[in-house]
Amino acid sequence: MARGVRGKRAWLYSIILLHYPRHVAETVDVLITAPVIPAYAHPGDAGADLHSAEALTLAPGERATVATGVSIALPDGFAAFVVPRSGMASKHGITIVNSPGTVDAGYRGEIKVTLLNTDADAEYAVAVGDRIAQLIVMPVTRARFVAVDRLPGSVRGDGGFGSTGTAALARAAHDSDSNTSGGIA
Ligand SMILES: O=c1ccn([C@H]2C[C@H](O)[C@@H](COP(=O)(O)OP(=O)(O)OP(=O)(O)O)O2)c(=O)[nH]1
Repeated sequence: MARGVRGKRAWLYSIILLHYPRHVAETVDVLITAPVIPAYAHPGDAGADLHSAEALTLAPGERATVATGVSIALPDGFAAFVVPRSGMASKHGITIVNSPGTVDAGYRGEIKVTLLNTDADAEYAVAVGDRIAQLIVMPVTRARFVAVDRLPGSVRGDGGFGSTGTAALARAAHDSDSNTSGGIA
């Protein structure tokens, strides 16, 4: 009986997997030397975890540039970005000062992570092997900057830095909903 249920469930999953719309991104070979090879924790994860190669303690408000022992050779046309781990940020206030840190394709040195403890009271201890950041490998376009006298117009124009406010758009959407949802008497 239980086997029948398991069989049905496996059959259902295979149907879902076959039909679930997915885009399988191409992988890229990145040459690496490292004590611990960065790994993606789950299928579909964008970032591979970087581990600390050293032990240290960050006092409240303190920052430190932390060794990972990882060096890579990216193909031309790619860059890697060192970004914080959300759990460390939300639970302990640990972030990366220069996030996202940019690793250039031509860089062969050790990737380091400049951690900052933003917590006002608690220190944060890092042990060797702890996952301290993640590395996102991405294709990057190299721009050809074309100097012009004047830029073409756009809907946004030069509005920026909070020009749309925080609540105004939601309020406008709500007002327009109320105006149209009155129904016909
Ligand atoms: O979080 C980071 C950011 C950068 N790097 C390495 C890889 C990168 O290729 C190199 C230089 O980084 P960046 O160009 O951001 O630093 P810079 O201060 O502009 O230095 P440089 O004058 O060497 O370009 O440092 C890291 O290891 N971790």
